[in-house]
Amino acid sequence: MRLVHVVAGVIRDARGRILLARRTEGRDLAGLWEFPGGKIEPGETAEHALARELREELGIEANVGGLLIDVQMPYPDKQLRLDVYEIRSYAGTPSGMEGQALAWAPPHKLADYPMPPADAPAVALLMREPA
Ligand SMILES: Nc1nc2c([nH]c(=O)n2[C@H]2C[C@H](O)[C@@H](COP(=O)(O)OP(=O)(O)OP(=O)(O)O)O2)c(=O)[nH]1
Repeated sequence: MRLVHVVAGVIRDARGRILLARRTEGRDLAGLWEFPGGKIEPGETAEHALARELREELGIEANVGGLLIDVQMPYPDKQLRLDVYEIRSYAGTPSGMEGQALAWAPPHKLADYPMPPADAPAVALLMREPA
């Protein structure tokens, strides 16, 4: 099955809340919340791809930090590899450039947001952070 390599970012505000974006209708996993990001294009590094996706989706210039976790998971149509990076800092105010809803979730409330199965390990890590 085809391998799809996706990068996503943990973006925090000054209060430590984490930014989630809601997948829009007509895409797979529509309605679920995700860490903003997307697929790596041929020839891109993971960091470059993530900065590009965050520019396109949120209108911010992100400084991509370290890898939080990488997960591989079979989906019905593909084998997904999801690499979740910390975003060290960013310029601009995130907005849903593609009409997607955004939410700032305190780490201990991440479980309230339905997310794709590949996100579960990252969510478990983030929820362990002290409030
Ligand atoms: N950005 C992001 N994608 C995630 C997360 N968790 C997760 O399973 N995914 C999946 C959903 C999609 O199958 C894939 C990301 O693809 P995408 O958002 O770039 O592509 P898409 O669905 O718009 O495009 P397409 O497959 O319809 O061409 O990764 C996450 O936390 N963030």
